[in-house]
Amino acid sequence: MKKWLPFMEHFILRKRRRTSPIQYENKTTEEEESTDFKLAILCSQYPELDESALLETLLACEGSVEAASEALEHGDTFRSPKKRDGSRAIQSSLSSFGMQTTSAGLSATHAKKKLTRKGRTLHLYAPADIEAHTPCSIIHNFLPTEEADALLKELLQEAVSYQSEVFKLFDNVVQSPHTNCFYVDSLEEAQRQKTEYTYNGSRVKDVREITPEMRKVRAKVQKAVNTEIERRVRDYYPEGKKLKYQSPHPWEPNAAFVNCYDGPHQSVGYHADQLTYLGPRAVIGSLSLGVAREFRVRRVLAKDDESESDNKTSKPNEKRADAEGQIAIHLPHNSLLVMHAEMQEEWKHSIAPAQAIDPHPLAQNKRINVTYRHYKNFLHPKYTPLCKCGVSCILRCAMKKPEHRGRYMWMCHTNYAPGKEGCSYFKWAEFNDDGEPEWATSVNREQSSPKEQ
Ligand SMILES: O=C(O)CCC(=O)C(=O)O
Ligand SMILES: [Fe+2]
Repeated sequence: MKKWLPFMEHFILRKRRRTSPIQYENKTTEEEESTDFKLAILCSQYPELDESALLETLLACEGSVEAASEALEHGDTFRSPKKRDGSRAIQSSLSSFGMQTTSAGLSATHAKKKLTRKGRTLHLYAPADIEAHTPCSIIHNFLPTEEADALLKELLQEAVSYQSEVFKLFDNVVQSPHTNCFYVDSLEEAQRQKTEYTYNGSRVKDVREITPEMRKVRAKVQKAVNTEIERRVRDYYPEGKKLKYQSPHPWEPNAAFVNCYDGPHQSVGYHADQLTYLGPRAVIGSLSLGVAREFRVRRVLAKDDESESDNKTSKPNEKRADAEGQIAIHLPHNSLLVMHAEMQEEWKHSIAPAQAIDPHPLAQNKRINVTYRHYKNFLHPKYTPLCKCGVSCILRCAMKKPEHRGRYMWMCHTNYAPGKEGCSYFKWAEFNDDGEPEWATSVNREQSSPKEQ
């Protein structure tokens, strides 16, 4: 098996060789997002090379990952293959952009000013800067020290038996470059997850009951995230109103992925989290423990946004993958990052490989990350559309094509499972303004008054 990339259940990609084009309500559309994806593969294969040099090599090879990979094996990059180390990242601070940070943070108007540039990394540390310039907010020193340490110790123990994910990518079976595990509320729910839910077209084998420390911490995360959501809506969204498709109900985490990054080279590539069981405009609470690492985010541009970018000389694919540069958010031990409702549909995120790390007294080289999520009852696979393979579909949001941007779709994802072929099933997904499909009312009714036996 090749040791490759990053993607967890959520980096859901298109098939490279499609026998028939996807049908969009009798219209055909071309594939989306392939450059990001191909670049991520190359980054995982060549973590020591600079991302923009890899991108140029990919473009010089007309988008063929195999050809680019072959060229790189022979040492041919189309730009000097700089090491990806801290010295190459441009350590910008907001003051270097002439921005003023007030105690109340940067205003939303300020935030509209574009701070990042193609090929550059803007490093943000202060909570006020992070929330003004990314779809995230952060709380440093979130838990009392003893509680953070107790959770870290418990999860380091758990992580001994974590596995990396295995999935199919371009006809290869690949493995994610970090390990993880999925946790739910009870053993009964874990059993349902193993037998009823699908990730990348396969069942998840290792689903565990939430640990005692995770459960304790969850209550605090829930409270903090709901407060952060309210603040985000009030201070950053147009007219102080929630976004279209965002849930008006409280965020109630009932599932969590725990990721373990053992050493500086373990990473997760650029992706958006899968929305299938979270629904549109999902919010995620992400707690970091152990070694501090860089969380990078970058906006996904629709094709029509490109004209606004300053890449007059770039080739079209390059523009999209890297047009606005990226922002690095530093995630120290015991920090809670909230990915707000605009994140998964409009941005991508990653944990970049690091050149060096500062060992943590309890975790040594390891970083543990817990992402608390709210799985929606009405998105249980028994309610969502089935593809022609008979498997429940994946939910995705169209990001690239201006005419479809922001629309949701149900798609077959069996193609991502090793040893399986998918069916290219596609259907637009409809939600009301609160992000609920039409069957949600009856599901909610059924669950609030269960039938007598
Ligand atoms: O480790 C992190 O902070 C991010 C992990 C992540 O992106 C995920 O679990 O989807
Ligand atoms: Fe993610």
